[in-house]
Amino acid sequence: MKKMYKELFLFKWALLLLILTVIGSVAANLALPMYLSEVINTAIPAGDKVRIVSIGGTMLLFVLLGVLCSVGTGFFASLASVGFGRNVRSRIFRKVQYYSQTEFDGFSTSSLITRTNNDVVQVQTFMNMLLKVCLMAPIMCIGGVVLALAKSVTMSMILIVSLPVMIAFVLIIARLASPLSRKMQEKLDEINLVTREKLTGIRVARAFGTEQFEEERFRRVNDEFMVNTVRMNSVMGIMIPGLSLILYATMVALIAFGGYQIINVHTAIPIGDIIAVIQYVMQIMMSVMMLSMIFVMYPRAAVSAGRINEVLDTVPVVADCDGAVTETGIKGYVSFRDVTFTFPNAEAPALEHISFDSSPGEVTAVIGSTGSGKSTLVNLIPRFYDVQEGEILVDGVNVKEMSLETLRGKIGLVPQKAFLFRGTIAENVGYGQEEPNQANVEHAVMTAQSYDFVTAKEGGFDAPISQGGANVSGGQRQRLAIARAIARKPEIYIFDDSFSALDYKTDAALRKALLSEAKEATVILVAQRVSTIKNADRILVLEDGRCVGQGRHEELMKSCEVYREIVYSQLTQEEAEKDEV
Ligand SMILES: Nc1ncnc2c1ncn2[C@@H]1O[C@H](COP(=O)(O)OP(=O)(O)OP(=O)(O)O)[C@@H](O)[C@H]1O
Repeated sequence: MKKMYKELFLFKWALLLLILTVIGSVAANLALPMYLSEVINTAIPAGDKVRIVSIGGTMLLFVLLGVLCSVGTGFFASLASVGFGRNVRSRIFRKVQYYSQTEFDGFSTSSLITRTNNDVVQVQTFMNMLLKVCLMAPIMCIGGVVLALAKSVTMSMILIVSLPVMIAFVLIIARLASPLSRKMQEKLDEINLVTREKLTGIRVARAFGTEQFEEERFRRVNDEFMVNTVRMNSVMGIMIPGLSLILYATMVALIAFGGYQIINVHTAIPIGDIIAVIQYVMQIMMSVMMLSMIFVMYPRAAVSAGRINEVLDTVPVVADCDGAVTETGIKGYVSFRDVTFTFPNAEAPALEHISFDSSPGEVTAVIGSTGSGKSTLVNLIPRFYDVQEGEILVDGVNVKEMSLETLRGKIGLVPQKAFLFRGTIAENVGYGQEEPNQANVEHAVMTAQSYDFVTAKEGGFDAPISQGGANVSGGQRQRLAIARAIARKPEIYIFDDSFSALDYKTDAALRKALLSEAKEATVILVAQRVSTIKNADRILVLEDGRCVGQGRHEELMKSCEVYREIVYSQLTQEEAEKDEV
């Protein structure tokens, strides 16, 4: 929580003005009972109308001051707390941007969303309450005690009993609420996880008719959240009536004691003072009640703050080293030197002892059965993960020693699952460029064999793309993702099974156009189809994370059993021996 307070103190001006308004509001509230007792004790018994009006007028001014200051307190507390929320959200967003895949795998995406939204709102709401109460309540308590004592020491003694009872009650409630608070955030995480999965996989759920199963899954987490929230609310439900009971019991005791004084004691306290003491005691106890809200809100906010800090304190395992290289003399060279890689928490390596070199103008293809490590191999080049053994060099520099911006600036990646952002086609193709150039975007779209379908769409290049690219076909999405990589004019192209949704004709036309487009770049191509990779300068054949063959098609046909099996499972002998497919 300490770090969160630091973040709040960035709003110095709002906090300073808040302090002034709090002081004004407390002063006004403490002054009123003084004037009230004066009017009851002296002005009314003397029938002094002028004095009654003048004291009444002064009281009215204090009421106005109190109201104005309370409005100011609310405004400045809100300014600081909402600003705090905005800053923390931005910090989380910025931090998560630099997370490597390992951190994403560690936190779930839904948990990151809950932390960015719900957890920040929890802390923000707590801060708002804290700002309004933490300064006001102690001043009110101290001022109230002093003024009550000044009016009547004997009556004020009632506080010695009621205050500790109230404080003990609040502490017990806070203790009960604390574990429930943590659980509530966890349950909310689960609700987000199920909702997110359900919404992204809605087509699959429909196709498999699993709506009921999904509903049951959602109902379970939703019910758990409800049960936990009911428990939490029950605990909180005890608090207000409990505190009110203590408050009213104190008031009854005060009235009884004051009445006894007037009836039985020779030196009775004036009625005005009794009323003033009752008001001060009420103000003191109300302040403690408000402070108790802080105690109750604190555990949940502390849990949320902890969850936020976990995100902010996580150091990405993939980050720039000191003196990271930002310039390289040569361009477009990729080398794997005896690379072995194991996923965090995995038992066996996903890749073992992989070595190859790829130079500008060359196409390196990677083929193998599913799960053989093809995607893992290409994901290591932009450092989505760091290798444990061996090294990967780009332009002769170990990727761990190159700045991530430089490294990733060299790469045009088309991921296995083509993803499009919400926006227009032109915005998607020009994504990541400071000033996308229309001619460049059009050229990239043409190379990616997308020109016809883009221009046929209403709005053409300005046609909207909906969330995740849901309003274009799988093949169109792949081609736009390819166009996005081409528009970047990278030194290294990485296509991770990016042609799988294309028909054979488009696949062949696209590869041909790419060859002339990327003739000075290195192309690394993962594919399942032999026809896509047959003419590559180098083919790596992967099996269970190991490279079981490396060479051109003709060489591998002679030397690699696994490759031959893949080829004959897709092509006839005649097709396999042809130069072009
Ligand atoms: N994030 C991950 N954590 C742990 N293991 C993983 C992770 N991603 C992949 N793997 C495992 O690593 C191995 C290689 O996976 P990879 O995705 O590279 O295979 P692939 O050859 O690209 O498969 P496909 O052709 O089906 O896409 C598989 O056994 C897979 O289960």
